[in-house]
Amino acid sequence: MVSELFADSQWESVDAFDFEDVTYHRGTEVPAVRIAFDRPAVRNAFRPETVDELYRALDHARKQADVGCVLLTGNGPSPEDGGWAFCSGGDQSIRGDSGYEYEDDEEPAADQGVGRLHILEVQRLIRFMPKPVICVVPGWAAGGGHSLHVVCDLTLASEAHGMFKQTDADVASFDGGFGSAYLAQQVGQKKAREIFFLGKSYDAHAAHEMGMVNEVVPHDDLEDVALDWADQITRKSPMAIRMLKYAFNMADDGMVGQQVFAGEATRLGYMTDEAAEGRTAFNEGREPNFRQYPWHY
Ligand SMILES: CC(C)(COP(=O)(O)OP(=O)(O)OC[C@H]1O[C@@H](n2cnc3c(N)ncnc32)[C@H](O)[C@@H]1OP(=O)(O)O)[C@@H](O)C(=O)NCCC(=O)NCCSC(=O)CCC(=O)c1ccccc1C(=O)O
Repeated sequence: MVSELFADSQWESVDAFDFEDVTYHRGTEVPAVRIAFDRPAVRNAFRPETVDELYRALDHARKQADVGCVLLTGNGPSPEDGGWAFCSGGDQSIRGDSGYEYEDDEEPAADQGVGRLHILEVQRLIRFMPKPVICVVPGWAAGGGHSLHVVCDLTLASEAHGMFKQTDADVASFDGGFGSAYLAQQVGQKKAREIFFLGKSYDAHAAHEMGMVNEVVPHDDLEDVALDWADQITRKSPMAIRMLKYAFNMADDGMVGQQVFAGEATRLGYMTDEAAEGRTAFNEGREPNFRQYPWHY
């Protein structure tokens, strides 16, 4: 069993990978993928190997031109105590002095002796990928798991088990990027500071009321609703959804946000006759005739 909420008939495994810490499926009917943390016994805490696998799955999903939406979730419940989690952040049991440490036999040669904090690379991948990522929260979103939910485009939470808690300051960690600053855009400065400074636990309804969760749904319906959202999104114009995501990002992402948005504008420009004229004229060794194109207003 992948997860108690997983609907076998809706998904097929993506077999290109041999993952241990995440599962990766592609929709049979809906052009979406489901990527899930698969360490339920530790509330889906991530170790460096988990982050590597998550990055590879997300990057693969990013590059599938026939996939328009990513569901990011956590498998469960825990075989130990039945608890549910999306993700509880960095695995504290393997945290070293300079970051999270690989098991000896899993460590890439180039990383020997150096702890990793590369969940931030995953955050950037979610932020910049040209399709929506929906965080599907069946249980705890804590620490770095809370930050992941914040950076996703949408969050859907289980009414019975969805819980939110920012524990970073309890374990002397701090996400000073999207996990805090972007959270403040969602819930306001006072609330974001409360979430980090007090480290309180919030249920799904409280998280919804403060604006960091889009919808709260019955636990058993969670993945069906998520897939339905993916279905709705992927029926819309890929170009419009991509440009909207980058437009929403741009105001907060500075020059990089402008670069990402402008890159997509350039792609659209390349698709025009006007751009083809520039290329063709160069290749034919003649002056381009741009006078035939209007100055749109
Ligand atoms: C999530 C909890 C609130 C759930 O509580 P509860 O339901 O009572 O379950 P427990 O009994 O506590 O846990 C069950 C079982 O799981 C183990 N476990 C849970 N979380 C972790 C974890 N993070 N690491 C290792 N193990 C974990 C727990 O020990 C139990 O095992 P037993 O063997 O049964 O005892 C609660 O579990 C909790 O608070 N968990 C810890 C949350 C936490 O502090 N996470 C780390 C925050 S720091 C972080 O994530 C850094 C990430 C990062 O890399 C980063 C770096 C720089 C900038 C940004 C980031 C970023 O945040 O992204």
